[in-house]
This record gives sequence, C-alpha cells and structure tokens, in this order.
Amino acid sequence: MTHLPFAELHLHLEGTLEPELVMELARRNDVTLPYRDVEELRAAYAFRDLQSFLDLYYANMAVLRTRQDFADMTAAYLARAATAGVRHAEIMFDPQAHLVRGVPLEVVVEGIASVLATSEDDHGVSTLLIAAFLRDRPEDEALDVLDRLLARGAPIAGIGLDSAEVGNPPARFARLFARAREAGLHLVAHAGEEGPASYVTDALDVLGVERIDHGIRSLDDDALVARLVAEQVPMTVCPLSNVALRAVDTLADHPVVEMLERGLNVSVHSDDPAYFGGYLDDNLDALGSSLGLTREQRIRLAENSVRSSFLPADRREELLAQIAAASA
Ligand code: HPA
Ligand SMILES: [Zn+2]
Repeated sequence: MTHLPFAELHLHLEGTLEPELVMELARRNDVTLPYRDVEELRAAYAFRDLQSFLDLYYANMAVLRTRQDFADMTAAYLARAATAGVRHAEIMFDPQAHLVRGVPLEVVVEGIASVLATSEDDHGVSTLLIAAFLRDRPEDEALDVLDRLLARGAPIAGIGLDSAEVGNPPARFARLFARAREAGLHLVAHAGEEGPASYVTDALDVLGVERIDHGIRSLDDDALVARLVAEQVPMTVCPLSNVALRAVDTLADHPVVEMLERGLNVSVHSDDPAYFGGYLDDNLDALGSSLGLTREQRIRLAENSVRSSFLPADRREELLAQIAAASA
C-alpha cells in the first residue's frame, strides 16, 4: 500500500537535523562538537525528559551558520517527508535559538524560505512556516523578534510557543499572541506535553490558539476533554516523541487511539523526527504494531490532519479527495 496523503502540522525544522547532517555541517563550518563521529552523537540521543532533549537540540544548532545550512536542512526534511506521504507541512522554526547564537534573522528566514518556495514543484509538498517562540525566554524578546519578522515581511503564516513548558505557563505570552493575532497570523501553542491540563485551558482562553500542540495531559481533566470534544479543538499528538521524552511509558500505553475514540480532534505528527526515532510514517507504523491502529483509524488521522491545517478550502478538498482515492 502506498502512504495515505497527510498534513504534517507539528514539526520543528531544527528537530529534523539528522546526526549525519550535524557532523557534515560541523565539518563544513569548522564547528567543534564533543562527538568524534555519528555513532557517538547518536549515543547521546537518550532522554529523561523534555529538558534533557532540549539541551542537545539547542547544542546541535551550533552547526547551523549560513543560509546554505538552513536551506540544506529544509531540503533534506522535505525530501524525507514526501516519502512518508506528507503532502502539506506546517513547519515550525525557532528564530530566537539562532539569534542568541549571533546568526542574523535574514540568514535563517531566507535560507528556509528559499527552499520552501519551490517545495511544491520539487517534492509535491505545500508548506506554511510558523515562527515558534521560546517560552523559557522573556516575552519582550519574543515581541521584538515578532516585530522584526513582520517588518521584514518574513513569509510566516503563524506563531507557536515551544521549549521548556513546566513553570512557563501560556499566560506569560498574552501580549505576544495578541500582537500576532492583530497581524493576522494563525496561533498555535505547545500545551499539556509535560505541563498540566490548565495550560491547555489557558492556551485556548488567554492566548486564543486555534490548535494545541500535544495536549495529552488534557486527559487528566474530564471537563476539559468534554470541552475539547465539543469545540473539536485540533490537537497535534506526537507518539514517538512522548515515549522518547518519557511523557508516556511505552507506545502500548499511548493515549492517541483512546483520544480518537473519545471524539477528540487528534492527528499524529513527528515533532523532532531526527531525535525521537522517526518521521510521520514511522509514527503511524509504530502505532500499527503497538496499539493495533486500524486502517480506518489511520484514514481518520489523515483526514483530521488536513482539516486541522491552515490550508485554504480548495487545497483541503483536493487533499481530502486524494485521501478518499488512496483509501478506496
Ligand atoms: O517537543 C518539544 N517540546 C517543546 N519544545 C520543543 N522544541 C522542539 N521540540 C520541542
Ligand atoms: Zn513540538
């Protein structure tokens, strides 16, 4: 069976940096890393929690210096995503993580955007770009970076909120999200990955987000689940990520199928595929073998992914028709 067409809605571009590319870019840019080879680097990919992952994720970004580096990372992701059935990708990147290292905003944005511009022709993948802001850094810094992105006409369709969740509640970023909304941008936020269900409520009510990234901790609160079902709030769930970061013990314990059966508007995504053991197809295959995800459920996840995207109605209909044709 060929892959069903999917929309990838929860993907950190910097999380697609495969160990081989990390080492290649380190050589190219003369960056010294504390690993002799790919195997040593790969051995560091054992995480206790979100923070232990973030430490390595930010450290590896040291190899990203030039427009070409950002372009190469983006092109490698799109080529791999296309083989997974991804036909549309809403891609997050972390501008602050590069600015604090002294990499200019235009290098980051132009490097990424130059490749996205031809992605439909080159890979058959339409794309939207989402600037994600780091919740463990000050809101004023995020406001400044958002203003700079808007001032230079960066091709972003929305903003997100990521990085260390616990202790950094959504309400800290109310002004940022208000400004992005005024600018006509779409709004998403990570909530309920490690943080409590109340962060999901606040992301909806204080930030006004249209989609929740992760949201699995919502299951601790029945009233919240009822609301999420009633409002059909899109939730982008990342099973391999949750196991890698120990938010969930094993894939067999993952709640995504239960969420689907309870009527939540969930779709499955890959988060940081280079770090967590795989891309969209790998996540779906793993759910098939560990949770017995049925073909019918897989089709529903594909449809949800397209309906939860920020695509215009005509492109959504086109993708839904492709799903129907592929599942006939
Ligand atoms: O999985 C994640 N969670 C929060 N922030 C992140 N930034 C990159 N990946 C992640
Ligand atoms: Zn994420």
